[in-house]
Amino acid sequence: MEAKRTPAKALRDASSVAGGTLSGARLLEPRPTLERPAPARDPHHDGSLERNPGTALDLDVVRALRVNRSAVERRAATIPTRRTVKKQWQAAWLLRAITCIDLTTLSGDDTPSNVLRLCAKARRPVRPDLLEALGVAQLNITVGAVCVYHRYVATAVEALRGTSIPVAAVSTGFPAGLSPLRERIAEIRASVDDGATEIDIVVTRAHVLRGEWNALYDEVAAFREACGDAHLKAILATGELATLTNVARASEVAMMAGADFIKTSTGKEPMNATLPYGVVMCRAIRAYEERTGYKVGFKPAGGIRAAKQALEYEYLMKEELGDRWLKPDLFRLGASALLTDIERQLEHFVTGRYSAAHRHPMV
Ligand SMILES: O=C[C@H](O)COP(=O)(O)O
Repeated sequence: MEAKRTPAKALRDASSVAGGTLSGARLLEPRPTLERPAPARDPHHDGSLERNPGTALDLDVVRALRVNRSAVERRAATIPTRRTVKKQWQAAWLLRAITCIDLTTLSGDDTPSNVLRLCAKARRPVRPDLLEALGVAQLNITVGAVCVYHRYVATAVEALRGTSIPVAAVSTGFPAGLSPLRERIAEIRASVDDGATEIDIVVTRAHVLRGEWNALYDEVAAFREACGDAHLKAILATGELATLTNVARASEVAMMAGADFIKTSTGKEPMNATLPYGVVMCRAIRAYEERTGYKVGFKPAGGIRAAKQALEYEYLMKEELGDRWLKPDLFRLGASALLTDIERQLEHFVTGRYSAAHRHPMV
């Protein structure tokens, strides 16, 4: 076997998963065209983030946003085709994707047992023999977070004690977000009290559909205040917002109100994460950073089940926002079943054979 195909080479390529850059990405041609300016909000000069505090609501900026759907769809269609990564580079990108997964269970039949099994998987997302063969066993790769309903926050926090894996709670009357505001705010506070350090809120879609930007801003700002030190991910439910212009405007308002992340979907809408939504939201994030200096994260979620989709979202981040957005503090993949396919692909890389999905159970 030629040297470049050995697991030892994969070790060197993938070893940057726990550190800064994705080595596999560095070797890709062509180099990304987007040159990022020096971060304006980098107080420690080490790439660590200063949290987005939000800004005043600027309705001129919001109303000026317009999205050309066909241009976005053309751009989105190029993302899977312009760049491919193979072999050890693909393994490195997939390992990177694992570190960005919000490993999720949001089912009506969730129980403490399946949440505990999910947390065990979060701690050890890939079979140890595969990590050994890839030469990355010492990296202690984990997922980005575990995401559950409020009821299971305390269970997950206890199960993940001793790790650095955060627990995220879906909150504010997930998925519809139609319960009274005081109840939605109380739900956030209860999840924070139970140990959630990330809160995935849902916005009132009617505010977006009716152009009630003040109401949307006030709602997200109230949620942000209730979060305290916990990071707020604003789920826009893009599949229910009717137009890409609405997606762009809702993204902008959520960031102005202090969202740390903007997230596409609950996983319960008929249309969940798509690359066109991703293009629109990433461009909103880029414009917000250019205007304010603050970096906001992106979380596509819902229906992301194939390793190939995870790679496409990584290409999107790299091309639209740059390498800094390939780390878990700025990029998450919200997914309940994606890890199964990623582990299968890694096994294929190691053994040359595909195993059945049931050999990589999630819970
Ligand atoms: O936020 C995460 C989503 O709810 C997960 O959706 P999924 O079950 O389609 O992967």
